[in-house]
Amino acid sequence: MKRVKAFAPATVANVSCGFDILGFALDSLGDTVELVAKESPGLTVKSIKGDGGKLPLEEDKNTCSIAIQAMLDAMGSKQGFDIYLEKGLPLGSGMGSSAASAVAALVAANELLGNPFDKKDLLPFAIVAEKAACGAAHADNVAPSLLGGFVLIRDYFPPDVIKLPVPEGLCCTLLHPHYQLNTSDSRSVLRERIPLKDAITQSGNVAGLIAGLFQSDFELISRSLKDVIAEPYRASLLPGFETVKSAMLRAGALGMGISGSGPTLFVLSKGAHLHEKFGSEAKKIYDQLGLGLDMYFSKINTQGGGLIQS
Ligand SMILES: Nc1ncnc2c1ncn2[C@@H]1O[C@H](COP(=O)(O)OP(=O)(O)OP(=O)(O)O)[C@@H](O)[C@H]1O
Ligand SMILES: N[C@@H](CCO)C(=O)O
Repeated sequence: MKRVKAFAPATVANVSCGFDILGFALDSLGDTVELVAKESPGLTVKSIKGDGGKLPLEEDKNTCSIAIQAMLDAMGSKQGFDIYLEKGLPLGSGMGSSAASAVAALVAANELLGNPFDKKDLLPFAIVAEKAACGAAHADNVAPSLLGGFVLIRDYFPPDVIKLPVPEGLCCTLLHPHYQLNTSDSRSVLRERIPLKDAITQSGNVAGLIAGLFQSDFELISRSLKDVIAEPYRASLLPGFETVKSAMLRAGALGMGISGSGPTLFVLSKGAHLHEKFGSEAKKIYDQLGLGLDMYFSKINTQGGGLIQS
């Protein structure tokens, strides 16, 4: 019986100024999917571990099977698979949980089908799954989870994605306060129309961030980590946001923003040495708010989803 296992990493979407068009991948945290090729057609989600029983096993609701089905439809294939999913990410946390499942499933299915697709060409299938999970066909989690590193989504129709360089020493601390926020709820507070002055500010910052990544210019990266489109509206959904942000910047962060649609916050720094300081400062604030906190430290994962050799 043919079987393979694949891993896909957690991701930070938006990266402050890049709403829906920028994201990066994290090390170690992520989802694992094992696929077994069946003799008969049909996708069956056999088991899910690590989700506390919250995720759907139905093949038209789980992002693993939705993504694989989109891929099989594109090929005109009736190949069947049994799917075993291990969630390594908290749900609704803003770390790209639904995306990691879809990407790991696609990488595994592509391998079992004899690699009919280049890795980049799996992206449209992952986007179909993301739309099903959170109502929006955004690619800023699935693209970095698939390709690794920082990824720019220049256009969606069709997807045009560009891998950006990762400056040596750029590190990320994730602060995950213990409450859940769904992407659809976080999107519902956003404005439909953006004033011209905000569009100009945001474009300047996206361009500055990308130039900073190309030039390994940490000062420029820091100046550009500003968001006038989503953060001002989403901050009200995140207890303690402004206090934590001020504390992180005082502690030496290059910048702090909402990871995806939250509630996890990402803190970028030059080097790993500030990680513990960020954690202890944030913990004091969340303790006062009566909220638990998990912290993760990660380099930028430049590989993206891949097979696990067993
Ligand atoms: N394998 C999966 N199949 C179906 N739904 C999933 C799967 N994994 C996660 N989800 C669900 O997808 C929904 C969308 O996730 P949501 O986008 O809110 O959070 P996230 O993926 O952690 O982060 P982000 O804000 O970065 O997208 C959540 O309700 C989550 O429980
Ligand atoms: N760009 C999306 C990411 C969700 O993870 C949003 O901010 O709604």
